[in-house]
Amino acid sequence: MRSYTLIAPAKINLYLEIIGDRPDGFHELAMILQSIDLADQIGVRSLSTDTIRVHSQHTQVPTDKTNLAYRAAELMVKEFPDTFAKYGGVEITIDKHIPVAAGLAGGSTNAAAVLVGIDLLWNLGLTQTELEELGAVLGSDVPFCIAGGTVIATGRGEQLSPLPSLDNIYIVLAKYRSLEVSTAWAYKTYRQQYGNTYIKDTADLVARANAVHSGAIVKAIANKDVTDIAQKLHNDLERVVLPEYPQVLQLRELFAAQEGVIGTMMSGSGPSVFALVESQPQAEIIKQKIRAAIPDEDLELFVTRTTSHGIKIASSV
Ligand SMILES: C[C@](O)(CO)[C@H](O)COP(=O)(O)OP(=O)(O)OC[C@H]1O[C@@H](n2ccc(N)nc2=O)[C@H](O)[C@@H]1O
Ligand SMILES: Nc1ncnc2c1ncn2[C@@H]1O[C@H](COP(=O)(O)OP(=O)(O)OP(=O)(O)O)[C@@H](O)[C@H]1O
Repeated sequence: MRSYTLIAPAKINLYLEIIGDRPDGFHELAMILQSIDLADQIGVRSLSTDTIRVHSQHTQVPTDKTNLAYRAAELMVKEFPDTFAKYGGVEITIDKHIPVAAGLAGGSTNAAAVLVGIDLLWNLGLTQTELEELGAVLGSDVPFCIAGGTVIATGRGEQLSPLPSLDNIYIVLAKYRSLEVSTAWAYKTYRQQYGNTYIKDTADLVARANAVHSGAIVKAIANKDVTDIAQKLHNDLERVVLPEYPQVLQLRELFAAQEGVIGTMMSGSGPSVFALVESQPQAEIIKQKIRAAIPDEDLELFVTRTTSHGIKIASSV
């Protein structure tokens, strides 16, 4: 019986603009999503019984139906009942390295890996588009996680257009282990506070006109101009998360004050904060400085870098 081990990278949002409310309760977005080499390893193998099982070494990762990876397997069973009857159930092992509930698409990338893994296990030969369509049923970030790289995402985040890839930009990433921000809360609060107009007053209008540059950051990416990219980072959800979570605001300010940081932003709905830096040695120094400023063991710090791939096969037996 075959088994696969897949690499499932996290993502950061280089850009997240909320364009408007949608009748389905979601928000119309313009985002730039970027894969990073901080990744989980996902094992998938067939079982002789007709069950789905999930294991993880990480205590914050659920192993029941609330796990997005479990739901991905359930979706494949529902979509391909005959193949399921032929091959049997699936065991999923999640070797978790991506911080949980971090705004880094941890659950989404695990679900994407399970879709790719079951496609391989069951010899389905699904196309990338078919896998992305299945991913969209599970969550807005899942389609991106399949192929990863550097992508413009529109709609609710599932309409994808690839951009030139940005490899090897060094990143320092920080997340308080025990701090979680609900994505649903962040979007709901944004809707309540900014409605469909999103402009509060003249000062707000000027701030937004200066801040929002999806075309400008795309141009910076096309030019592979890292300094320019770093200056054009943007995330509308910071407007609701930073005032509510002082620890996230503190991290943002601390990163911004470090020599060698060329840009810093919260990822997704938070609470992770990342900083783009020029080199790996600089990244290590900045990580040490943040650790010295915040000796709290609850703060997780990583040095990572951008990567151009999504789900990748590590090994098969
Ligand atoms: C914050 C981001 O991670 C940025 O990449 C994504 O926009 C969220 O992606 P996700 O976690 O896969 O989101 P989903 O599981 O689809 O939705 C979680 C919650 O966020 C809200 N949501 C999500 C995406 C979107 N375009 N508008 C929304 O309002 C939904 O109402 C839902 O209550
Ligand atoms: N495979 C999974 N890995 C981690 N958490 C999971 C998984 N499946 C479900 N969860 C649950 O989902 C919640 C959100 O965790 P996750 O790591 O997916 O958040 P996230 O990185 O903020 O996601 P996104 O950026 O897509 O909004 C957690 O509190 C956890 O209980």
